[in-house]
Amino acid sequence: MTKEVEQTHILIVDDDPIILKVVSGFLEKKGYGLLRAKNAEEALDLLSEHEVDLIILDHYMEPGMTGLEMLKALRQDDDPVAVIMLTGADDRQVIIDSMQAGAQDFILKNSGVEFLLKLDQSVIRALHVGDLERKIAKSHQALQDQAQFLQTIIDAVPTPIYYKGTDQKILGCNKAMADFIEQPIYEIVGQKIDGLYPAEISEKLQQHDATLMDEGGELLTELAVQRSDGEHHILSHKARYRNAEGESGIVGAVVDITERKLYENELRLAQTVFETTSEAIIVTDLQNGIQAVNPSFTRVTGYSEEEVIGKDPGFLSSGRQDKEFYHNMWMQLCEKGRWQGEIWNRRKNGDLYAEWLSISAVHDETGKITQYVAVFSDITKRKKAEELIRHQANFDALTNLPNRNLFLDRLSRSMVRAKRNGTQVALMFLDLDRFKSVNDTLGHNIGDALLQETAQRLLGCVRETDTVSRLGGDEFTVIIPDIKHTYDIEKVSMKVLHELSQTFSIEGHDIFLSASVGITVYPDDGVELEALMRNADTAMYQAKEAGRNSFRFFTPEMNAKAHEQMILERDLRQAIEHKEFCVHYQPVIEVTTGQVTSCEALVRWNHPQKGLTAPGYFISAAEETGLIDEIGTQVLEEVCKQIHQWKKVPEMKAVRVAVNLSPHQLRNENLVQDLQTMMTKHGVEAGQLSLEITETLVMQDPQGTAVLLDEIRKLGIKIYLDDFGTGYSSLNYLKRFSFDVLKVDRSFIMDVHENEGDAALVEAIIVMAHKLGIKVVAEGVETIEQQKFIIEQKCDLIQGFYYSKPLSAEDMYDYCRSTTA
Ligand SMILES: Nc1nc2c(ncn2[C@@H]2O[C@H](COP(=O)(O)O[C@H]3[C@@H](O)[C@H](n4cnc5c(=O)[nH]c(N)nc54)O[C@@H]3COP(=O)(O)O)[C@@H](O)[C@H]2O)c(=O)[nH]1
Repeated sequence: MTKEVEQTHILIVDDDPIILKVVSGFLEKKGYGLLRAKNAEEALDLLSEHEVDLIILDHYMEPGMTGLEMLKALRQDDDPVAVIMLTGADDRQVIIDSMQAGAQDFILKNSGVEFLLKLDQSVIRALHVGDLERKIAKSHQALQDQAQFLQTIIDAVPTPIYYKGTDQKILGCNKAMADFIEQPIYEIVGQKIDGLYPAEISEKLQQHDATLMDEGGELLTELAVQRSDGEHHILSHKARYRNAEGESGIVGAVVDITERKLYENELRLAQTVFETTSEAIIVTDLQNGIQAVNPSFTRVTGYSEEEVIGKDPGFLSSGRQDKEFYHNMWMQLCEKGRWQGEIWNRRKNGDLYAEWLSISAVHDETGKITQYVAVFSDITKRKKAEELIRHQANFDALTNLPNRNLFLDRLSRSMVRAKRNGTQVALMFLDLDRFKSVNDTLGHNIGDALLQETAQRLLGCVRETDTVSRLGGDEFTVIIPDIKHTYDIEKVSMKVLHELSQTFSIEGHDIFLSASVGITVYPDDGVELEALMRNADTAMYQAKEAGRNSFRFFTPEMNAKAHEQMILERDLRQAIEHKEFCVHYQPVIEVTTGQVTSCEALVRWNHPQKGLTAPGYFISAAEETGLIDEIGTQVLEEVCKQIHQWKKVPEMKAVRVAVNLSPHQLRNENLVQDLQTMMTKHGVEAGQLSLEITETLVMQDPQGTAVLLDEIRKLGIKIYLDDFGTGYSSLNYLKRFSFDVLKVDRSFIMDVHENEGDAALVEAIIVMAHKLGIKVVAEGVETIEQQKFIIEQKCDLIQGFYYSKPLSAEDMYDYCRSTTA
């Protein structure tokens, strides 16, 4: 027996004690170490304590586990021990079952001595086979362990990895590959990987593999594959390998570049936007050094990228924003990571431009700020357009003064401030006296220039904190905030009046103006804006009535006067309805004969409470309300009736009657027709009726008036030019309109004795009129001196209190009778 055999241990398991004894004895003699068990349970206990090389196992044992069951249990536990199965009979099925369960040999135990000989050979064979299998199992185990180790390594790699054999079937892959392919490893193994792709990709891959197998090396391919969560972009890395037997295979790795692709796309998109956007972009580092600018930046600022890289964007600053502005900007950027607003910067060429700027902080994954991105657009044009619109909405186009809108805004703001500070605000309403005459007579261009000059003079009279506005026409306002003493307002008013009374020299014309100023004070006169406006307006009219070129403060009495105006209008309407108007006549004396050759018809109102009222009380209200048309018609009707009456009286039949025509009446389209109807109705003949119109009225529409006057003249009506000298009529017009009579205004006659200028003027007017073939009436002659002067000047006609005040029709008759007698 060899040493090796002595070391061999055999476990005999049989419930038959005789077999157990015989077999043990036989084998002991052979030098084997023996263990004995009479059933499977005993045997398993022994096995858990001893190393055994061979088990001789009775197939059939009772009670408990059979030998076959014990063998299966051993093999299930991967125990590679050699087993000889003893069977009681030549049962083929038992032999097959035993061999399939992992027995190395079997032997029939009922064959006597032959059994022992066979047992000897069977033991030797089984031990040999068992040993061999153990070695194989061992090396197989080692290989398995190695494979397991390698699998663990490649499973730890996050990149999908696989390897294929010569037949291109997958031999193995890692977990990442299984996850990527979305199949378990055992299903992937044995497949051709190309089967996982659509046909066209698969074909390409097969070609790649074939090339790789032939030529070796590595291959890198970019592919798009479809997965349950959508399309993925991959980079397929492949390389050829050779195993120990020299067979070729392919090892491959798949890199999922979907995110990288997306990122690249986003980057490309961002780059395109950066390059092509119309908005300028600046990227700065944390030290505010410029890292990048886009082409729009260059377009807006004029600076190239090379010129600005590394610089602080502050070099663009225009200086319009102060330190505090930038401090607040950075504070907000630090707190909120974002700032946006409007800012003025300077281009390379020095021009200022407005930009709408948005600055955002760029953070890394940890939230730390890494850069700043500033995006801005040039809004200069928009700003200028907005500014223009705002200017047009708030400023008067002619004078560039604040208009009504801005005036109202400034006034209400001043009132709020005054309320807060306990101060006062003065509001001045200013109207240019006789501006309309200038405008009408010298033309709108001169009128416009006059308003512009007025605006400048007004601005020169006030402080910067005061607001001069133009509400329209010749209406100006001045807001004087923070008033302490009434005297301050007086000073400004006097200054304004003084400035505006200075000669305006415009396009060769010396123009003399004056103004009427109404003043109201917040909060004394009113706390509502509308009330203040009303008050100032009322005060201004008060000033006008007081003789112009003056100022008046608003008082409650002025308010009462405004109320009176309302009542007046109401009463005038009633007066028209009740025919309360009558006509008085003022004689006009012919100088050469001393006879009454004509008279002026002057309306009077038989007021139910006030009695006989002169036109000064109501005529301007009638003009403003348009009621003058109706009153004028009643006067004309009355005058025509009177002419008809006087035609029958010898002393009166040669007396012409002149009627005042208001601007309103002159605009009546039916005027000529109405006059003709009235004349025909009352039998008024040519030469018996005259119309008096004022210079201002003529100059409003010289062209139209000339045509109209010609029409009227064709009816046999003479035209008088009233109030001559008070307006701005050009001498040229005098000739062109061929007035029949010119009436020199009372204001010139009044002072002919004290004022040489007036005397010279009256003299000149008379000479000039005569040269043009126009007769002259001197109005308002009250004294003998005036009468004498007028007669000396060879004036044709005289009208005035010196001869007679306006008289009723009866008194006029008496007057005429007495003078002709
Ligand atoms: N559209 C119409 N206007 C009319 C009509 N009637 C009058 N009027 C206008 O009213 C103005 C004032 O008229 P009245 O108060 O009647 O004054 C006239 C004369 O009384 C006054 N006058 C005449 N002589 C003297 C004088 O020596 N001294 C003095 N202090 N006043 C005098 O002058 C007025 C007439 O002036 P005029 O018209 O310029 O000739 C009046 O001026 C009209 O504008 C009417 O029916 N329609």
